[in-house]
Amino acid sequence: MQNKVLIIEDSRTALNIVVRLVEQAGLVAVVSRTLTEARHVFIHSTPEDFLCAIVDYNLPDSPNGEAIDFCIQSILPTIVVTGRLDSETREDVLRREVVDYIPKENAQTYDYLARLLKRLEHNKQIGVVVAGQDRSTAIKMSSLLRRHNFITHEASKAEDTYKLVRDNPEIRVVITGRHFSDEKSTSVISNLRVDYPKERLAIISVSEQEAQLNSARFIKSGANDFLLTPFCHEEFLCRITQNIELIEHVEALTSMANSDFLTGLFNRRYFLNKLSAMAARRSERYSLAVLDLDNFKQVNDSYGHDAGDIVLVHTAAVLRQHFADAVIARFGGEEFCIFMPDISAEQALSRIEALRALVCQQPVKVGDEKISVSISAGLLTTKASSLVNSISRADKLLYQAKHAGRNRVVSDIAFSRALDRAIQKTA
Ligand SMILES: Nc1nc2c(ncn2[C@@H]2O[C@H](COP(=O)(O)OP(=O)(O)OP(=O)(O)O)[C@@H](O)[C@H]2O)c(=O)[nH]1
Repeated sequence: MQNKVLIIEDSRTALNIVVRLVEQAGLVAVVSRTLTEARHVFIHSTPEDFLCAIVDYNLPDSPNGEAIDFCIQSILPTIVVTGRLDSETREDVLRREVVDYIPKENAQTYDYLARLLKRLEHNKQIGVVVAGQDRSTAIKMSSLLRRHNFITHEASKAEDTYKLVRDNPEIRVVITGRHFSDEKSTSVISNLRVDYPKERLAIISVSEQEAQLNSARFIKSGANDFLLTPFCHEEFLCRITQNIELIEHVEALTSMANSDFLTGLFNRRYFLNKLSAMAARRSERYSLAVLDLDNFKQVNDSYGHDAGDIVLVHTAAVLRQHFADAVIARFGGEEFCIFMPDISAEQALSRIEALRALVCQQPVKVGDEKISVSISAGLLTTKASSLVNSISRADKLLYQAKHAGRNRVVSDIAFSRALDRAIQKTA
């Protein structure tokens, strides 16, 4: 597991800050104060355990970045921190294959280092396609991306680009050049846009400094951003990161808007949006159950609201585990809804009945207490005219279950069977 960070730093203050940042990122700091010490530590470690190295440019036994060379030769993604702010040092650092260069200037730069560490870990799950670039640009871009742990792909044809994006859902960025062998880059951008909106896939188009006008054309064709060549390596990676962070923010907001904060299940609004069209299709067959924890107020009153929350979270986990093939939502309070597509009435009834039995047989452990709970359910196995009507009919069945004494399932299965018999007769 890549969870270690090799830190080579002789300043006590800087070392304390960096170690704290590494630990806050959930990683393990392996500390050396000199290059000699680092060589010794590294030889006695497993190289695959290291996510990266954070190295001071100027050390007592390596005053001119020799420790950087050691880390790069050891195939460690290397972040350089330095107190030297002159452009000569910056250029000397950046001509090496480092991940990034961070001046020890102020708190902001350390904040940048913290974000960089998180990104290095996170980037391992993000794919980037370098498409339609000339050979040397493609090699340079892929090498920079790999240093930042991205999963890299290359394509010289438009067709290959579409296929890569289609087949690899982890791809979040396509960098398009103007060297596609089969299509113009503006068509590649607009074709990708048909299936992938800007908040799902970032397209960064590359054009030459002298053809700056192209940048506007690319943006109008659907690109998120552009980059002029020749580019400096810092700008390239900053643009990639910025675009990915934007997509991630939108994803986080969408997920928050669609889910219930306590259980992480879908909320009612998203459930209705997601399923209404599907439920309306004539050919679609489904069953729908509305479930409610029995006498839940008593759980809150006897054990406290926090314990009640634990019971709700536990119930959601049980639903997830037993209905992985269904769509589940928390409708509010202690009420849940399960949409089971493509299932027979008999199967739906036996699964909901099994769930009911399981819930009342397994008390929920909360601290030292074991809280007994039960659920009532209304199960609709015949389709109503709309999803909202199905929910309302299942709700009425749930009401009957509560009135009949709770801890039971009431379904329309008798009606469903009669309907099947009538259909068979007329067939
Ligand atoms: N802990 C906790 N309680 C909640 C939450 N949302 C709603 N409740 C509580 O759920 C309880 C629901 O009570 P009632 O509607 O009377 O239903 P009940 O006690 O389950 O009775 P029946 O449904 O008739 O079996 C109320 O006490 C609410 O305060 C929540 O997010 N967390």
